[in-house]
Amino acid sequence: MNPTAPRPAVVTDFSLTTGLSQSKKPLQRRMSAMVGMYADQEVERRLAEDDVLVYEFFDMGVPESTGEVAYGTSITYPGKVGDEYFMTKGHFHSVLDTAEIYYCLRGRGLMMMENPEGDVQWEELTPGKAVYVPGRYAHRSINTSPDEPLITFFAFPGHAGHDYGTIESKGFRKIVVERDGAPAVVDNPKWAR
Ligand SMILES: O=P(O)(O)OC[C@H]1O[C@](O)(CO)[C@@H](O)[C@@H]1O
Ligand SMILES: [Fe+2]
Repeated sequence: MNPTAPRPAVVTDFSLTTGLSQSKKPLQRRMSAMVGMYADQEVERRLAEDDVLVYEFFDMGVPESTGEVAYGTSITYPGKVGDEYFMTKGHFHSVLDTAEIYYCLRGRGLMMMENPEGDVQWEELTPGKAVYVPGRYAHRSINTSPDEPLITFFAFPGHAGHDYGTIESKGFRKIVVERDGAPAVVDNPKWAR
């Protein structure tokens, strides 16, 4: 690509109430794409048969290269697998030391983060709150509302890439479950060293 050639601005849209975009097609992840991610595999298998929509997100289509800013909206629907709240798959960035910013537009949830050295952090997501996920930290959005979607706007370096392998094989060290009607962060019984 000739760097001095004119480039069109990227213009997209999304709704603050649904997170959906009119101008882009969403990428959807249904329960069948989440098999093995939740602690209760029996309930997970049953929900995968109905292939419930767990989350969807919009990639606004900027080039995946250095200097670009990839951005979009992500909508995680309310629901639970047993007592574990619906969540995104979660990932490290392939270029590990690249950060990401999430801004909560609607709903209630948690951003779960952990680095390869085992430091674990989580932050509450509520409308108006921005969570900056530092480089080296895997991240996963979790919807803890009983009835509202969790909608975030996100942005990260275009060259970051997604590494799902580690999370698919090991999981996160902590999971978020409902205990006495409230979200609780507990050790992941399936976490593999
Ligand atoms: O990539 P996952 O873990 O399936 O989660 C999807 C979310 O993460 C992102 O990849 C951004 O990190 C978004 O595209 C989307 O919000
Ligand atoms: Fe990311």
